[in-house]
Amino acid sequence: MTEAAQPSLPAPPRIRVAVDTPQHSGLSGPLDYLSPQALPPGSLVRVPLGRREMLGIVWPGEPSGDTDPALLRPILSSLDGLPPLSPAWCQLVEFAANYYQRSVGEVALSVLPPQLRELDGPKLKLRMKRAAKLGAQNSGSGETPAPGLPTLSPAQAEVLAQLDALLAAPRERTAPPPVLLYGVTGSGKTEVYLRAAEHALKQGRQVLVLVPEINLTPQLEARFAERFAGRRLVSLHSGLTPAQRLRHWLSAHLGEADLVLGTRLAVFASMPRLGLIVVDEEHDPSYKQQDGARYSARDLAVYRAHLEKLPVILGSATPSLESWQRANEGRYKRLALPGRIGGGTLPQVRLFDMKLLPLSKGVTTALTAPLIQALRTRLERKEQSLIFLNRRGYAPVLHCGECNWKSDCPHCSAWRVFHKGDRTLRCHHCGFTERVPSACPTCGNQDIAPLGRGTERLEEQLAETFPEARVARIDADSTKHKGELEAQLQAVHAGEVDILVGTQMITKGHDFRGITLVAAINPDGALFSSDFRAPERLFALLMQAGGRAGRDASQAARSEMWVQTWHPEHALYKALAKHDFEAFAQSQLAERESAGLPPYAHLALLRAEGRTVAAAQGFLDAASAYAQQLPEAMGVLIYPAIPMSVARVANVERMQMLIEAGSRGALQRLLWHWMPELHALKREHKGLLRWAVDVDPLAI
Ligand SMILES: Nc1ncnc2c1ncn2[C@@H]1O[C@H](COP(=O)(O)OP(=O)(O)OP(=O)(O)O)[C@@H](O)[C@H]1O
Ligand SMILES: [Zn+2]
Repeated sequence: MTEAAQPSLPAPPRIRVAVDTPQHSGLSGPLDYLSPQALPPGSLVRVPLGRREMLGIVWPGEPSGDTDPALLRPILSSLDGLPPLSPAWCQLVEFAANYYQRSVGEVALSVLPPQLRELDGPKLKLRMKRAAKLGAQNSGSGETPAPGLPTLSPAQAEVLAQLDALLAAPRERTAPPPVLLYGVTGSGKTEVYLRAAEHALKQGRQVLVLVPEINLTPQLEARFAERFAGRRLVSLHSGLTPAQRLRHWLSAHLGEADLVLGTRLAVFASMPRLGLIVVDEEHDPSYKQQDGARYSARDLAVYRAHLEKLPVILGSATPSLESWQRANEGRYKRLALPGRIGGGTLPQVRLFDMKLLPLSKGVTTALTAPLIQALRTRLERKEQSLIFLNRRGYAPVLHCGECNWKSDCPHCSAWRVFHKGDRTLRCHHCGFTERVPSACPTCGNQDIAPLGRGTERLEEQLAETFPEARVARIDADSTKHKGELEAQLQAVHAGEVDILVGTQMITKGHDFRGITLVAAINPDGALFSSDFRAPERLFALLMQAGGRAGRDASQAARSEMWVQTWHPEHALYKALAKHDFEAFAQSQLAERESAGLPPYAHLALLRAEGRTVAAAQGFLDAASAYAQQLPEAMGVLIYPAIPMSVARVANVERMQMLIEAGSRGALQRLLWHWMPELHALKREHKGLLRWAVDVDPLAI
């Protein structure tokens, strides 16, 4: 609304404010309020909403003007003193909200530190002072000292020369292309991040580094802190206390922190001097948020870099096929580190054919005789081994041989896992836990036995087989308490562990120096999954796992990766044996192209949860019928609703419906016209509990 449109009366001072309105209220955009003073967009304000008082953000753009001025309510206060969030930040949030089909206010408020909601102006000022002081304590001269920097390998030097050209280029007009740093495990990608960061810091810019999981932050933080001793570094992840999170966020927002290191939520960190974004292990599924706004932090990092005309580095030894394909098309710039630091080789992959074993029932298939021999050799040489089994607990199910009872969960379509340590049966979906029964609950048979094996059982078997060895286990159960994971990793690094057993927690990122044998125990499950991304994930996981072996060049030549499989002839394993990511990617991409799957098609999943299957299905069927008559549905495939792979969780039935379009735009246009109607539709479906849309879903 321009001034000219309102001739005589002075326009009431309206502003637009993004508030966290509930999704089902149907209020999806920012709301109009009256403000006694002009407030720049990005300012934080407190506003009334219904009977509540809420934090809001003055949003860029013209107020809607819909509401009758007499009904408009004034804002309650503004948190002045805090510099406004930048227009670019608001744009990033608005893009994310639109793209992932959530309200702007919900996304904006959910990515701010929760404590901001509780503080008034004076209290906030106090916190800001403290955050600034924290910065001052940590900072030295601000100049980067050079503590004996390693000499770059020729490949690193070559990559950095190309990166420097991108980093130095003027950014006024166009954004540099995203860089895909494709470097095998142990090739020194982190050193490249460090040098690129140094470059940006020297230009007076801030650097944002994203890592997939909290448990990878401490070691990366240590490396950055050591390198940039004079700089202010903060972390942002869900493991911080609310007070820490606010302090770190403020430090970034005020431009005091030079480096921000964090998990996916850090992609939304407000950083006024941002000059470089790094996304480490860019292929990792953890970058995708699994509830609320189901955003991909990797994809948003690329968008943010484009928006702010910044360089972004996506690093991986096994890039996502999406990124790989974009590099093939020339939209991303691919820079490669093809060899390991120090010239060490990648571990030799041995595919052990389980069919060669004499067929006998029992637990020995995990520790086959040749694997035991390989482990023994390592013990004798005082080298470390790592055994990877992606299943925690003692056994995935308990079984009665008499009546065939199995330890199913009464609330989920899943087995309850047997945990021997605390003698419980635990459902990994709903958390339902009971003590292990001493006899079969249906027939009273005393002889109930575990079926299959998890990390706990493997640890026990290893300890029995090698009584002299120091065996350790790292998984979600062994690291529940604060500090446990750090202590356990430290023990591995210090050489106090001979055999390490664990889930995928131990396969990623860690720079273990003494491991010469990595074994994967029957990882075949993913080969036959109905999820088309399962092979991609498995390949990445095994490459990562293998990458933990032979990281010390002096031991690399005798390091091995052992895969125990029933399908050694499978193309995936053949490519793995040659460390040939490129061949694997090419064949997967060819398959995806002929099947019309991402990155050649664009998907969304509509999910519904109901008290009954009929309720969930009824809603999805009605949603589908509604969509089919929209003109935007032309050329978009809407599949029939099917149960999710674990259909019932905590007594809730879960269904999903796949939507497939040839282009991102076509998918977005349909969702844009379709999703707002579903709020009304939900009210007509009584047994429906929730629905949600997942754009670019990772797990199908
Ligand atoms: N130029 C160099 N000279 C000597 N050592 C180096 C050099 N660059 C990196 N390193 C060392 O090599 C090891 C492997 O590097 P780094 O951890 O960065 O590899 P990476 O590519 O990130 O591996 P991964 O993908 O497996 O995590 C580290 O211990 C690192 O300190
Ligand atoms: Zn359950």
